[in-house]
Amino acid sequence: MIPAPVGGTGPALEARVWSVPLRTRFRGIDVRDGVLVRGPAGWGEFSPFWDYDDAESRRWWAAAVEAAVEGWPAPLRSSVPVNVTVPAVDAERAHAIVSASGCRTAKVKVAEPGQSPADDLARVEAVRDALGPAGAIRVDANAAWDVDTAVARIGELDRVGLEYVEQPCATLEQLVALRRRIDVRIAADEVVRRSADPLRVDLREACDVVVLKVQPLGGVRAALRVADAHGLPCVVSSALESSVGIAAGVALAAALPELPFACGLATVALFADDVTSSPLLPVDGALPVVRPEPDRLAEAAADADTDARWRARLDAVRA
Ligand SMILES: O=C(O)CCC(=O)C1=CC=C[C@@H](O)[C@@H]1C(=O)O
Ligand SMILES: [Mg+2]
Repeated sequence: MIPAPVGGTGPALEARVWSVPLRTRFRGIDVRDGVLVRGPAGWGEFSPFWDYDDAESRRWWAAAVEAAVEGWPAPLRSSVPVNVTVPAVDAERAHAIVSASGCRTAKVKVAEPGQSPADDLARVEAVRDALGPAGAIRVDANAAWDVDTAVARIGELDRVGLEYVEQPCATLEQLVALRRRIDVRIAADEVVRRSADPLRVDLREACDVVVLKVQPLGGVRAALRVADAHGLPCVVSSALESSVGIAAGVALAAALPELPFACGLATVALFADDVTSSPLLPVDGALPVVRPEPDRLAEAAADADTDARWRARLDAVRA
């Protein structure tokens, strides 16, 4: 058991460490792990990636505490449209992933280190083939391109028709310069969630869409404040959480006043297992607004070494 975070006076939170293999390497990892904490309001998730330091991980912890102690604002809708997420796989695999998903929007990873522009184009063309002309395709370059490269690559990829391009370049200044040179919408992800103050980052001229992630922004309420501060259309996306963490993203998407685009919350499909027997997987391109019970924590339990590493991390973040 770990004590509650707020002034040390709240209820004790049970902590359980989970670990699940991924079906496909994603963001350089093959296994996803994290901690679930249980409080009076239910289960919350704390799962910053291992390359995040303690300071950056504090917002992730705040999101877990909100879920476990406070719960989330009331939903305005009962289901949330989602995109299928296509990792940097070959074209054939990309086609199969999209066809099997039932989603009408796909987000395709591009600019993967070690791959070529031709690999990206083949993957995006295969996704268009699988979705048909009515489907929406967005790509995510995870800040890999400089401005000139982004102009060239986006021009090529937009031959299949792009809904938007997520974080094509790293900095705000680059996004502003790029946005003047392309017609495709730009979505801001890392530049918001990894900034020192996501409320105050100056997105004017830099993007058309804001990507909101619950854990990196410090919780559902904190993410709603970010949405309100920028006044731009928002897409809620996952941080590759278990179904317990995804439920927080769904709660955010359900509480946003407007939800004009599909959300990136179908990533449990990338997992080979989950902490629950009712995983948050899309049906007909949407997720229900529910909170799954983690009834498979024993099956998804991390090994002793991983368990100890997470408990040490929790202690450090809460210190
Ligand atoms: O948005 C989606 O379709 C899925 C989520 C997703 O792409 C991500 C989840 C976790 C880490 C990130 O590298 C990545 C992203 O950049 O958006
Ligand atoms: Mg992204």
